[in-house]
Amino acid sequence: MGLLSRTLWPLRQSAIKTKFHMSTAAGVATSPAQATSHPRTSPPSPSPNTLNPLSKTMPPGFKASVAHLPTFPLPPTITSSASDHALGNALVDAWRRDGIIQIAMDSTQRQLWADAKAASRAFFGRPHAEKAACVDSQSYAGYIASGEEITDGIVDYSEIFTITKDLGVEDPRVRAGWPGHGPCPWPDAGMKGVMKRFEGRMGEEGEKLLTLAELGLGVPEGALTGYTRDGWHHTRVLRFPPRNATNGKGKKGRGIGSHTDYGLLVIAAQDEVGGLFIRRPNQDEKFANWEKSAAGLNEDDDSWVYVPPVDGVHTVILGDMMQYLTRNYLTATPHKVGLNKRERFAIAYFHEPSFQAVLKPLEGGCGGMAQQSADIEGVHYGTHITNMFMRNYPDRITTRRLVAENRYSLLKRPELRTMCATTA
Ligand SMILES: O=C(O)CCC(=O)C(=O)O
Ligand SMILES: [Fe+2]
Repeated sequence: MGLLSRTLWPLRQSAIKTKFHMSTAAGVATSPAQATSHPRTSPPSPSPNTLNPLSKTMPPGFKASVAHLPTFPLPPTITSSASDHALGNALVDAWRRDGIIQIAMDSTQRQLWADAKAASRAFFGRPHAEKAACVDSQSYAGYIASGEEITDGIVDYSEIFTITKDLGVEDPRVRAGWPGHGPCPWPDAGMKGVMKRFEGRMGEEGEKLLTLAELGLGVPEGALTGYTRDGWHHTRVLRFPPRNATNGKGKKGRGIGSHTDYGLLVIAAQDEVGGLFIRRPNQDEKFANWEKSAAGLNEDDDSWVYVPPVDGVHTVILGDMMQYLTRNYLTATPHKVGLNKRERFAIAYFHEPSFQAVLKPLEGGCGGMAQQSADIEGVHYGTHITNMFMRNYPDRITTRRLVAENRYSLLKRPELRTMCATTA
């Protein structure tokens, strides 16, 4: 790492001014507003379908401004070259300003997304009984029916296939009963192959983005990526029904309620239908999802930003652990999904710390950081994510078994809080 990494990182923005060229998003480049040098959001649009061409896919019944985001291409490999530093700075700036970034898919990623979307359609098109059979009593992987997931006490209409680390029953962590550790109940080998390839590539993207974030924050190499060794990465394959075809269990028009996600990064792809809303970073809005659930936060107010679908991009928002590590310099991005006139498909990949990681806030300072401050207890990611699963799926077979077998108490054990330990 060069000189820049020794910058006192909270002051980085004023210390480093580097220009970075971003491409405009495919599909919106011809919009006249795109020509402005810092297009971000347009003001709240009371009648979205008439005022702003980017808002024409916004689900009915929502009031929000519309994001108009730059798209960043990622280089094939990250070094600590000047251009990588500049890109890292630009990404950190964009997250702090917009709460979300767009990165360009290359041709392989486009193909992986097309294959994953086709596999998702095929899976969700199966009879309910076949989908419902895809559950596991030890892992939270598998099928979540529309109306099953709970966010802030209200059911979501999303229909989901969750992929967690796919561990066989012979894995020592599974044998020892670690919460959430178990096999992924795949419906068939075809979906397994497609999703594993998709997830593998997303994992590479996640590591690249964390490395760039380290450069942009001016923290030493490994300050973020050191936590993702054997990361508890997971993926949610999502289908949202059309707003007029729900099962009447939830809140009208709602796909997923307002929430922040749990780890470091959420890298997502959405089809052309539209439904995602986010909140921009706001110093007056205080939340810390690892201390108290931020689900439901300001769900019905007007300060939401609609993220229109853009062909050929992944969006990247930040999770709770990025907020915790950076002491709110980067904040987790609150988001929600509205139901649209047509069904919508999306896939969200979660780039996470190791289940065993105990995270400590990064301390900026010339010459490096004292990352493992002995006096700070830190946040155990495994406990944070287990709390989420238990809260969101209180009636799932996995939660019932976890409670019945008192597996939650294992989370206090040293071997579940020591990275790289794989046996209990
Ligand atoms: O559907 C989307 O675009 C986002 C989904 C989401 O927020 C989630 O799965 O946590
Ligand atoms: Fe989310």
